[in-house]
Amino acid sequence: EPVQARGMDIFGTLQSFQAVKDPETGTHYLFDGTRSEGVHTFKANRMPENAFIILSALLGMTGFEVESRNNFFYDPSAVSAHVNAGKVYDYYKKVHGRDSLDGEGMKLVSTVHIGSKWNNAAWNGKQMLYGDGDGTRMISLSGGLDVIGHEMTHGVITNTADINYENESGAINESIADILGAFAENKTGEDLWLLGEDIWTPTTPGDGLRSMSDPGSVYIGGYTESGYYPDHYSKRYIGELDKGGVHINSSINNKAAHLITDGGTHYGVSVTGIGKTKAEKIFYRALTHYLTASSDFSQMRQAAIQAARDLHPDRNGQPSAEVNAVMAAYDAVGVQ
Ligand SMILES: CCC(=O)Oc1c(C)cccc1C(=O)O
Ligand SMILES: [Zn+2]
Repeated sequence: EPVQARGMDIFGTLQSFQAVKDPETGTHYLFDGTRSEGVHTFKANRMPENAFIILSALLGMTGFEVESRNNFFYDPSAVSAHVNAGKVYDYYKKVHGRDSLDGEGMKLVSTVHIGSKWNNAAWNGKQMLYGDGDGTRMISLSGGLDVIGHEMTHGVITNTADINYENESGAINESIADILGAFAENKTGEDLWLLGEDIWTPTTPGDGLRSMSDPGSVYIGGYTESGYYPDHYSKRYIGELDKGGVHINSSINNKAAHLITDGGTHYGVSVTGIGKTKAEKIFYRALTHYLTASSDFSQMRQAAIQAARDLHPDRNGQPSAEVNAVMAAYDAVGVQ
């Protein structure tokens, strides 16, 4: 039956959350039945990540129940994954009126300790998966609420536009995951625009895996001419690596989202921001009403403009401030 359980998350903060207790054995499981069909969090064995990702997608293998004693869970990565999945569930329910990833309350399954020192997180089409990080570049990735928001948004994407995960479409897929993942985390100031800042380089404060407000401030290595993430369409990566640059070119659309929200002048183009509350609804509506599997950057622009027009109609034949912000932001990053 449902019980209130407790455990330490990866930052050493005591968390209280929903679990269930097997009346026969008295064993507790990390299953929260209060959110639709539930939030169920597992741990992997020492199976290599590639095997786990495929077997869990093909056979629905989820790993093992997380052990507990006296209703206390001693696996911080699992506690973080469980609590953060609940938070992102609540974000989609409260802000977008969406019941889980499929809109029909599907169970949210996560598995932690994937692979060995794995500096990755993944959505395998069925569930979320989190590595422990190598301890230097990353720590346990389930500790990043925006990381979990990113993975769960991949799940929303799969159940909506199902955008192809390569080339320009893949970059849009990645960017929507970053945008709604960051908005789900809902931090303020610069941290809102950093991805993975809580689990990235524990000894270096203030940095992150990617930056939406200043993509070019993050070094990515040899992929791009500059070695930094692109903040303009003319600087996009064109090549085979990273499935055609899905984690690289996403920064171009991320920058557009930042400009739409906070405003700013970028390459001489000025944008008047419209705020997070309007921006998140525009991108969610673009994803659920206009984007398709083959959408590219230009179609992302058109989808965002149409979604903005739906939510903020023209007045006396003039575009609203919201539509103007979207158009200017895409102008600023060089996407027509
Ligand atoms: C912000 C979350 C994120 O980018 O997760 C990934 C990581 C850390 C490595 C490789 C792939 C992904 C992903 O989910 O795209
Ligand atoms: Zn991703």
